[in-house]
Amino acid sequence: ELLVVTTAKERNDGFDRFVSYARRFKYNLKVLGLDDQWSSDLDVEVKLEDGLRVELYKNVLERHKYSGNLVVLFVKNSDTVITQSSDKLLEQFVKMKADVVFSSDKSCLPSSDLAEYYPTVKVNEKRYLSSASFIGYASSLYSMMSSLVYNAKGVDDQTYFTNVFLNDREKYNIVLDSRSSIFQNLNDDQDDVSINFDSSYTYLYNDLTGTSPIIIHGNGPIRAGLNSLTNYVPDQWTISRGCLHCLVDTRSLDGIEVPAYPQIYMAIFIEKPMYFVEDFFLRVSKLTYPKERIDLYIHYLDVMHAKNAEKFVAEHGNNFKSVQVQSDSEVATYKAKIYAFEQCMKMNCEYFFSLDAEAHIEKLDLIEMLIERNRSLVAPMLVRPGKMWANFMGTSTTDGHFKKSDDFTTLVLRERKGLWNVPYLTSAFLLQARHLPSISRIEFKEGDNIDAVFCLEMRKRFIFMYVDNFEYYGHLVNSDDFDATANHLNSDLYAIFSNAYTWEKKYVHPDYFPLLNQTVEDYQSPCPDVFWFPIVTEKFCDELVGEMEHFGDWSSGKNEDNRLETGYENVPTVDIHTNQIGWEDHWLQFLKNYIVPLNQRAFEGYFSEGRALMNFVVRYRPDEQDRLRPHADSSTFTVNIALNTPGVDYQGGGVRMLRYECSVTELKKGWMLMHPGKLTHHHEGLPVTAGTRYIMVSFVDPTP
Ligand SMILES: O=C(O)CCC(=O)C(=O)O
Ligand SMILES: [Fe+2]
Repeated sequence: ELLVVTTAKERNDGFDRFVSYARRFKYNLKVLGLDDQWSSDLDVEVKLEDGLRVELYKNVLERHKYSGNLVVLFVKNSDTVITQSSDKLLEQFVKMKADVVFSSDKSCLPSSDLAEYYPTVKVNEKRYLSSASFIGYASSLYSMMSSLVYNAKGVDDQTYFTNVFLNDREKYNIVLDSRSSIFQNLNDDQDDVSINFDSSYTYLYNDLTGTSPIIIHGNGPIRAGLNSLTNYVPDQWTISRGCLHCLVDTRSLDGIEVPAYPQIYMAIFIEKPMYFVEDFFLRVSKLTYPKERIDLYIHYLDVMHAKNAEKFVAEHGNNFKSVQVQSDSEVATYKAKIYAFEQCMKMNCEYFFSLDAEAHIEKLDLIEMLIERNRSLVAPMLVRPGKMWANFMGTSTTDGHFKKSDDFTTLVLRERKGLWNVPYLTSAFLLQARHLPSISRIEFKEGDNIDAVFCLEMRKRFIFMYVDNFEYYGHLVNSDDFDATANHLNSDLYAIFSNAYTWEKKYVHPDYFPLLNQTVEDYQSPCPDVFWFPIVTEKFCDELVGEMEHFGDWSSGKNEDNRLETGYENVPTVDIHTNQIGWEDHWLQFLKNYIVPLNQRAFEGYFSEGRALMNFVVRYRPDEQDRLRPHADSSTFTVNIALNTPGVDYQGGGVRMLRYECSVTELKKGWMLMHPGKLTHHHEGLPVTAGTRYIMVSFVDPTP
């Protein structure tokens, strides 16, 4: 018969984990410190000093001192887990032929001065006693703890039991579990153990001693190491069955009417100048969670994002239960999170949903899913597309720094799916509001790394932070190279290198992609050897025109042009070159990635280098330059993108191919004409009779 005794000051996720494992393996459990009724009301606060622990232990034993066969196991709970059945545990205990067995450690505590008094051990065995966990017959433990020599009052349990062991180990038949047959302390030993995967079982293995320890303890700095272990052990995640712990203790929203949906406080933080904030908000607006159940808070640091927030509130604010927008000048960044926590509590929220503007949510029912996970804190895994950069870190080292855990890549690639207990996460998370009274007491200081301090405080409080990678939820935008000094109107245009994925979603025409699976016969061709492709979105057109007008330095349309090496332009237009707005490399990247593949399909046998020296936006209007006389371009082929709409934005316009007597006048915004630059394709720009016409032209693979 086995009784497990543990002490607890308060209920937290570590304690709950301990209890749930103990239950799973059907242990008989007694919790001291809390009310004896640990399963019902756990909110009792009991002061529990270390010295008192021994007293409490003794009181329990007093009741069982005559139960001859009763074996009692003492453990600390929040950073301990039981990983095998009580039968296994008893079997190991009996094998050791001792009355009391203590866990062992590599370091000698409370003082290394005591080291020489310990019996020696074999290589790979641990020599010193750890009071973290021990097991023994009730009667033996009772007499051991009754020995008056070591007065328990005021002495911590490590000192107390060390003294007992060093002086009276023979008298009480005490041994140390030096080979970790039962107990594994992770402090100092983390590198000795590994996780073993049998297809449907996952367990801990000590590589030095060849044992599979049953009670695992990881306190202090190694706490995060224990948490990562319990992502797998015991059978938490297995090769054949996946994430098993993910399936328990969940919550379902099925059958709940919208008015009864949990109330959410959603706090959006834009704490630096960022790319794609408009798209971020667009994605927020599409989330399916009923907005009448969301109190919305938006905080931004840089004034450039005021207009993003205002636009979102103007368009969607009314759908939310309430809306509040604050800038850094009202509440400083380092105070904004606490402010939001407090507001959440005031409004009786059930959940706090924190969302940074770098987190682009693509899974529309994300909030519902996170609620159903039913964890204290859970974040959707978000990754910078194509990069090994995610919104979490795998594990922390003993010196408290974070590193990518061994499984980081596996998790990022979603080769293993589940809920992963991690020491550090950012960008987006759902937090159960029951934790807010404690969390809102965190004091951030100016200059703090808010995420780092927040996660540290969560770890201290034993509030587990889970990253969820069951599904693809969205991605992270990278604003590291954002140049806030550049005076761009539409900075996103410049993010093609840092955020290729987000850029493509925003700017590349959705009908472009099927073209890559088609051949020249399928392509639209309004004139001989002139091809016509959907290439960019209307957003692209508007923003590029906007950026050019914002820059404003249009050329004169005269032959003299000091932007060119020769200083002379044969067929001048009123235009602005991409290099004048610092966007040439970006355009060339677009040319290479998206246009060259089409050229290869349209003009079989020609392989473009994707080179271009002349890339510019042309402006035609009746009172300025209204047309372009017949000419050839200095290109192998030319691309010509319509940036606005004939009949709406202007009258007239279009291109005419003289040799074929063929005109294209029904231009489509976002569509591109592609044609050879010379010889056969002598061409002209037709007069614009009203309004303004904009086109983006590029002379590809230049010829003299
Ligand atoms: O107006 C047009 O679409 C023709 C423009 C053109 O041919 C050029 O800029 O070289
Ligand atoms: Fe031309």
